[in-house]
Amino acid sequence: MVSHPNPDAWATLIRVAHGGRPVSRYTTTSAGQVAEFSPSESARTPAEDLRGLRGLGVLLRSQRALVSVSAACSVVATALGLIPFFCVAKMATAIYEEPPRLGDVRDLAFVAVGAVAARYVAAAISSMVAHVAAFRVMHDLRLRIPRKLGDVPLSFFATRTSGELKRAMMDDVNQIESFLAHHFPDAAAAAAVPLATALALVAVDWRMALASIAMAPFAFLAMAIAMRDVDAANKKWFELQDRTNNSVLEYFRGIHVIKTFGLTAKTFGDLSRSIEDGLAWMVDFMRTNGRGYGVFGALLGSSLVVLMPVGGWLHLRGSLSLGDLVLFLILGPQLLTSLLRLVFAWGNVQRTEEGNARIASILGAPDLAWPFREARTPADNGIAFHDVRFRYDDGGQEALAGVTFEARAGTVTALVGPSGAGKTTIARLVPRLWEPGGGIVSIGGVDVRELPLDALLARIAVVFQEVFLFHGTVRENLLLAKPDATEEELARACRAARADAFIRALPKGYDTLLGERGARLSGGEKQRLSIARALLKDAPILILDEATAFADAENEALIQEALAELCRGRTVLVIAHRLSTIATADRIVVLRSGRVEGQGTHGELLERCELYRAMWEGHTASLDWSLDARVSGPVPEVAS
Ligand SMILES: Nc1ncnc2c1ncn2[C@@H]1O[C@H](COP(=O)(O)OP(=O)(O)OP(=O)(O)O)[C@@H](O)[C@H]1O
Repeated sequence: MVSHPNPDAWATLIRVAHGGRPVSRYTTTSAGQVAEFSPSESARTPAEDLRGLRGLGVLLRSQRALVSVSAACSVVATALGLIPFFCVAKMATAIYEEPPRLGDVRDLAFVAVGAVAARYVAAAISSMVAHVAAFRVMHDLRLRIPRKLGDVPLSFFATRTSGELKRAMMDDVNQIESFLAHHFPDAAAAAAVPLATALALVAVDWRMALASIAMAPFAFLAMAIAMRDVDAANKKWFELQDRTNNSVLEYFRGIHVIKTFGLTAKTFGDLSRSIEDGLAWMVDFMRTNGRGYGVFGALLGSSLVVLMPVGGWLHLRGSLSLGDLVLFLILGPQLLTSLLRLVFAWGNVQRTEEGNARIASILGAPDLAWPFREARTPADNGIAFHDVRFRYDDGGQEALAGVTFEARAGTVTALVGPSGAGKTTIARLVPRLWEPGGGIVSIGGVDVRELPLDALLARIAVVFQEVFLFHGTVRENLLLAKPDATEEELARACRAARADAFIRALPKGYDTLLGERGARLSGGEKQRLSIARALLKDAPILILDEATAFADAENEALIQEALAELCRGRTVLVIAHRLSTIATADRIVVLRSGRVEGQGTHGELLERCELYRAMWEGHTASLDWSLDARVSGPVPEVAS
């Protein structure tokens, strides 16, 4: 059986971030570290198909009224824009008549000026209304996407890079906004006006109307040739965009490594390659498709080449009045120019389709399954794994190969074993960050899949080894765990976590900014802050990635005190990296290659588990070694 695969704790953090609250600021995250799970929003927005033109319709639906007003104003504005051409044509014939009808010319001039003014008013209303609709759609999507990312299983992220997701969330949504605000009114007018103009011209003289569009078939043939491979080219372009996005993110994430190795953006692997490939694509595209577009535009703009001789000939034969000839010479070219706008509008619709499809694939992804109809209530907060199997990749090696153990309620259970034994994987299956491929993970006798996700996550606090702090104040970072916590509760949690003193010593205390552009905390301080967050959440189950491995002695002592406080009265599952800290655990589960090698107390395991005995001997030997190193006198000076 295949389990859900992959990646980092990105989604965990998003899940934590929105935790039933507006997603306004804590949504863009990088690799994750601390997660105190909060109940997620219970109302799920149903996923809809946003692909193709239909998808655009769905996006516009919520703003139907505004969009209709905008489209109508745009059509009116474009139609008003044609009136001056009519007026000029009529003025020309009025001037050349004997005697000239100067009164008519003046009236027509007034009508033309009035039409131009009315056109700008209608266009301004159309644009303003379209912008409001576009911003509303953008706002809605920017909230729905991160919310959705918090609801999908982590396996969702296995097949998508963070660059791709960033692109959907930012670029694709921007593109939809830009389409609605700028191109949609144009598209509506571009579709309506050529039709109206064509009908008007046919009513005046069908022969000249045909002459007006005589160049269109040649123009569209040129366009069809230019568009031959455009789908493949577009696909390649979007792939290049994803690659560049990913590389830029990688570049920023690994900037310290890049600097220490003296790399630059130009020499940093795929970043420079993807940018150069993008340039090459553009040159190639312009060479192969650009010419076709040029010919298309030129042909559409050259209808006078047909109109002049045909019109002149008909006029000389006496079957076309001078007034109608002038009208066609002025309005005929407008017909094809507005067709050109229609083509551009169609191109814009197509461009949004790609992005819409990407957004649809996110919004349409299945949420974490909840396969049982009725929620059951766990008897207590004990955790049990029964013959649990799990693999990250289809066909890959099993990370857990039939793991069975129990972490009784209110006790401390430690997971130990060599690197890659499956300890972290076990910790990830409890809050359903991944789903097992076989077996059952249960809490209080209830399969975790039978618990609504909100209820499950409300029971669990996780402290990862690496701590992630969001850009925000200390207080905001703490309140993630419990948004309605009082000042007293905050201070109490921080005191218990041995964090209160250092927080108060920060320039603005609890209001000091943290994160990328805020104050820098030491590893130990971050740890204690994350413990305070977990304390604030006050969840009965605690999953702890033992966190003191890299702390200095003073910090380690403080962290141990804070942890002792945190563990009190809870069911604790601790991933132990150093055996000395877990020798007193109620139960120790020894893992090797995804299998349980032994379980029991420290004393029992020393007696009967060979792997544990070997690990313990290794551990005590390393202590002796460091002690020896310290007592064996000063280090001899190295001769220079
Ligand atoms: N996101 C992932 N994608 C694919 N494979 C993974 C992933 N995370 C872990 N693995 C693999 O699963 C196996 C178990 O890893 P796990 O992290 O659970 O081990 P661990 O005992 O916690 O190791 P350590 O003590 O080094 O953290 C390893 O073979 C590891 O390479």
